[in-house]
Amino acid sequence: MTIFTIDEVKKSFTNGELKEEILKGVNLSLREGELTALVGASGSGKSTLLTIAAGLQPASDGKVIFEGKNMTTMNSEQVRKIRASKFGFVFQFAHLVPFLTVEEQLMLMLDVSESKIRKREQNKEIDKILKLVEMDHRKNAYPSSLSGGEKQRVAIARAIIHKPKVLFADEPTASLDSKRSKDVMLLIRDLTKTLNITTLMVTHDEEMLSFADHIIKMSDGQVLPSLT
Ligand SMILES: Nc1ncnc2c1ncn2[C@@H]1O[C@H](COP(=O)(O)OP(=O)(O)OP(=O)(O)O)[C@@H](O)[C@H]1O
Repeated sequence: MTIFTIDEVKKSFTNGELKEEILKGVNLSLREGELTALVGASGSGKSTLLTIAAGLQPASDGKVIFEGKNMTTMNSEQVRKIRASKFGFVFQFAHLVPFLTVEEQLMLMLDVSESKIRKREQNKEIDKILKLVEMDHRKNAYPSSLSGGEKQRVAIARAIIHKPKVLFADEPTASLDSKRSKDVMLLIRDLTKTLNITTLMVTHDEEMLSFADHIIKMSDGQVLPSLT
């Protein structure tokens, strides 16, 4: 089932006198429980598209339809609510809070996302997610004592603790070596399937494409005809 549609999305930026069109009418749709990889040369517009889809910046034109509703006509509070409750984010670096333990990072996310999980069930839920990402044995650890791959596992746990519908991942393996990158990709793919999340991932790394259900290639602000 399609839960996300990007319809003729355009984005322009004005640099001085010059108006640059970064996205030139992009169309794509994402299906529930599938991992879509967005690839393309540097500057082709991948991150811009991801941030527009995630409601982090507005499109100049076109529609972003999530669960049948057009996010481009919503006010910023409506978009914020969707972002907090329905979307999860993973970036190149884990961006963990240095003075919080692994468990506390997830607790904070439950607060920020205004999760409906009842207080007394939150600890159980955190244990369950930490088990899924194989970090349950480190729940009292601080980020400084974790490896890069472990930090990214915690960042992934944090991105899904509030049960988002969509996971946006911008270069999630770019700071990891090849072995850890594959482990993190396996994890993202497994979570996409087992939790029925819809994942949109930007990557530069060709090796990571074998984990995707679909590959979308961007060039100069446009989506090229489908590769898979
Ligand atoms: N806020 C902004 N103001 C002006 N130009 C911008 C802005 N954001 C992005 N751009 C420009 O839009 C183009 C596309 O950027 P974007 O980050 O989407 O590309 P990308 O495909 O993700 O690149 P990379 O793989 O290098 O991260 C770039 O030329 C960038 O400089």
